[in-house]
Amino acid sequence: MNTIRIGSRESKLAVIQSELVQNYLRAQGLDAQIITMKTTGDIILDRTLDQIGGKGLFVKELDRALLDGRSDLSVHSLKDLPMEVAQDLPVVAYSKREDPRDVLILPQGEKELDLSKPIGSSSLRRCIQLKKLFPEAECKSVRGNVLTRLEKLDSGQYSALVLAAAGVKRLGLQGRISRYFTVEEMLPAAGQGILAVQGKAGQDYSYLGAYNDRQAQAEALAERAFVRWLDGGCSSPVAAHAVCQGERLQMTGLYYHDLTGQWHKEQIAGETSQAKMLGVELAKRMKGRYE
Ligand SMILES: NCc1[nH]cc(CCC(=O)O)c1CC(=O)O
Repeated sequence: MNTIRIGSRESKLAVIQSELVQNYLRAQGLDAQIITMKTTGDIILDRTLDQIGGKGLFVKELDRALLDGRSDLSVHSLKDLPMEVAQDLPVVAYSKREDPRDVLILPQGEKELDLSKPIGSSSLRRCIQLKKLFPEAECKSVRGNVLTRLEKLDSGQYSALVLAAAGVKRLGLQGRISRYFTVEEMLPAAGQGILAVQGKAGQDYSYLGAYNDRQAQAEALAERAFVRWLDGGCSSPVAAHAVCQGERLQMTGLYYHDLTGQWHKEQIAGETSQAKMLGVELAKRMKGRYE
């Protein structure tokens, strides 16, 4: 078989994530190479994502390479993948899930959270939950990849950052984590910690069969069905976290009501084989409370 070309964003985290897939392929005796690409979302850093067109900006360039046959696979953080994935570019494998929690990071050398400065967080999901944990805290947007955000933190602009444990750990920076939020304290974004391998319809991806993690896949389907049903675009602070144990799947959703700013969480449990349906069911139930 020819070399498998893996399309990746250029950021260090994106490349490390692509290497995880590359290493798997090489361990299968396959030849795999990473091709990095600049994406619009990585280039424009002075505006928020909703101003420039949403999360899709991180994937468009990679999609084009797949469609044009310049790459065979794209590796994405599932959480950055838009809810509506084109039929001709399906997710062909889900990785085992890395730590799904969010973490608090203090500026280098600091020991305590100094709330005279804002906490840096680029997502409304994190901000609304932070408000509950630290009522006095101000939340301020911070853009850029994880390393850029850490530089901004260390230059003194923020009291702390909230980041996904998964990215921080993959970058080998777990030593900088000062607090792990439980998933109850800070419900993660749908798909957080899972990598999605995207391919092109009609190609044979059977070589990824053993890479796909059934548990992560079921969790991903439930969480994404919940968000999709609520039409949670990238700026909407809905959150969902599922835990699959064998035949059982349990999930928690967070629903934010735009008009009032109110939000609440609810849970649902059922059979793993019904993952998608459970996500939709929970979404309907939660939205119904505001109608
Ligand atoms: N939106 C950026 C992004 N996309 C995926 C991760 C981390 C890795 C993951 O969640 O799988 C991050 C960084 C962060 O939110 O701290």
